[in-house]
Amino acid sequence: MSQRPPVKAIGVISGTSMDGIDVSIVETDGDTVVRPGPGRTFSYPDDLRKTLQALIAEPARAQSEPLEELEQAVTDAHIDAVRRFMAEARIQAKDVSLIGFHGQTVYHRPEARFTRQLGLGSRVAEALGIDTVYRFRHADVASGGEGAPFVPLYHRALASELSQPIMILNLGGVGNVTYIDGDVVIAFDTGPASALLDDFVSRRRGLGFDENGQLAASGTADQTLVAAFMGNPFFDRPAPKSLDRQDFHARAKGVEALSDHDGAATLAEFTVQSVIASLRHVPRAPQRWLVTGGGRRNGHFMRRLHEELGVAVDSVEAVGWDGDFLEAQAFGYLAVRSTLGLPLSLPTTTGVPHPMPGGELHRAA
Ligand SMILES: Nc1ncnc2c1ncn2[C@@H]1O[C@H](COP(=O)(O)OP(=O)(O)OP(=O)(O)O)[C@@H](O)[C@H]1O
Ligand SMILES: CC(=O)N[C@H]1[C@@H]2OC[C@@H](O2)[C@@H](O)[C@@H]1O[C@H](C)C(=O)O
Repeated sequence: MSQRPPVKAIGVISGTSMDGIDVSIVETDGDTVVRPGPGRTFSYPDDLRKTLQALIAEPARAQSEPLEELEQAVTDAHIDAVRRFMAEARIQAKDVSLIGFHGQTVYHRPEARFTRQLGLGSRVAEALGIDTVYRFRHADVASGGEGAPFVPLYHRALASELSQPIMILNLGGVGNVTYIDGDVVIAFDTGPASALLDDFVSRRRGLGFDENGQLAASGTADQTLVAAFMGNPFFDRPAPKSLDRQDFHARAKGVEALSDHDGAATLAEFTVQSVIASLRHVPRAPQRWLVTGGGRRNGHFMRRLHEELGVAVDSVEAVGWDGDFLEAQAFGYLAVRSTLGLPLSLPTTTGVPHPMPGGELHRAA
């Protein structure tokens, strides 16, 4: 057991879907003690979200433009979100030891040892008067790791009492899994989760996402196209491996010839099959899957996953976790680990050569 007293850390992240800034709080010793608190999601201002969406659709810009003004605006939106969260949850700055500030991923190319999260840690620390850790993924990528996923060590801490092996599946814009069996933690990105479907229903119907997977459920998947998508060598590549949100977009163009219903069904089935393919890279088939992220609200995903896997597939709420805020809490947990010099990632979660500390601390003035 750890001897360090637990502290309170706020975690804040905007995921690849850019559907909002998630803020939560966790009380933790950075090791086995984890007491998650409440969370809230705050939308980006419309113009900022549109600017970011346009940016990630142009990877060359996202990679190399300085983006100073945009980075300040992204940072200020996060500061505002944390302020509102603290006011609404009646949390005082003096009671919070740390902020774990993930920022907004706009470009991720680990093979080029490059990942970019917009966000200025010093600005957050100064504005809120709380020590802030940011740049979580950089040391990992610099040492040859995938730089993602980073939530697995938090999953491990949360799952210590559950029957194992167990699989935690995050269905965000991109999908990722954490396989936990005692000390064995294997994690990797699985493929697209909602990103392709979101963009498809936005183009075809002007929708933000396919509510409960209704459109996908009403269509028929084109199995030839799904098989072609699944022919991507990514799915056979051993773990660890990670993805950029846009990685499958160019190759998924075949759905353009399909109706709205069948196109949505085909993209949803691609997501489902890419999740199933994750079983190629774990030692034993888990008897239970716990699903987190916005995609757990897509009933079509959940139903198809259960049919294909033939084992229990539940939302993480079934074990008392909050699937809207696991990622935010994870970055609070990781911020505490960062200040203690503990690893944030492992050879089996990101492919780093050895357990890797990371993050940069900015002290409040
Ligand atoms: N009611 C719902 N029905 C269907 N899908 C939903 C629903 N609510 C959310 N989603 C899906 O979940 C997505 C958002 O998930 P989440 O917030 O976990 O993503 P993220 O954290 O931004 O992404 P990532 O984990 O890749 O960084 C939405 O874009 C949408 O596709
Ligand atoms: C580079 C980046 O931001 N990756 C995200 C993305 O969204 C889901 C998946 O791809 C995961 O690898 C990661 O996010 C979570 C928070 C993680 O690091 O675990």
